[in-house]
Amino acid sequence: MKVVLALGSNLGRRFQTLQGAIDSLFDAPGLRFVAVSPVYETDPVGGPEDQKPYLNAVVIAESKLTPETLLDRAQSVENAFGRVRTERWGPRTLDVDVIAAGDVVSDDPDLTLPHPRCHERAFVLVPWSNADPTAVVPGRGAVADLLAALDQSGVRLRQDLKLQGPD
Ligand SMILES: Nc1ncnc2c1ncn2[C@@H]1O[C@H](COP(=O)(O)OP(=O)(O)OP(=O)(O)O)[C@@H](O)[C@H]1O
Ligand SMILES: Nc1nc2c(c(=O)[nH]1)N=C(CO)CN2
Repeated sequence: MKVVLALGSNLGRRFQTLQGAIDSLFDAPGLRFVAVSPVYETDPVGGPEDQKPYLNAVVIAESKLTPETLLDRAQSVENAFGRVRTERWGPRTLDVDVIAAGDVVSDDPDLTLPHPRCHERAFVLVPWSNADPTAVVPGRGAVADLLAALDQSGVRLRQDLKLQGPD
């Protein structure tokens, strides 16, 4: 099934962290790279007032892994990049969220699918729609339609930064 992962970083060497995360995600078997979005510089949403801007991107893969295994992989990559969990929505070197796994819908708090806030986050939907213009949020509709209802002014394309597929 097709899986969609969202990456974010607002501390340290943000672009290098995103590229390193992509390489690590595909290091172990079970994920086949399909596409990566452009990189966007985004105003922080939620959390403390004084946070730095994020770099955000979305990566799409074809996977045979269960969604649980995929979340485990995402969390070990976060940990490998030194994410320190402190306050909710606070700054982080790396955040990897599972946005969607095929058309799976689940309200398990440990792994909610699609991601419970993705439909209201321009920092997820803008890169996702760029990587896959026909994308759909299972149960919520076309990403392009959801985006039309959102303020996208805090999401700016970084044309100078280009992520690559895994090596
Ligand atoms: N689709 C999902 N992707 C990633 N984590 C999820 C998902 N659904 C539930 N979770 C759970 O959410 C917990 C907290 O995740 P995390 O610390 O990344 O939140 P956050 O990035 O601060 O905020 P947000 O969830 O709003 O992006 C994780 O331990 C995980 O079990
Ligand atoms: N711009 C932006 N804001 C956020 C982000 C993010 O990746 N980008 N992630 C959050 C928690 O996952 C909270 N706020």
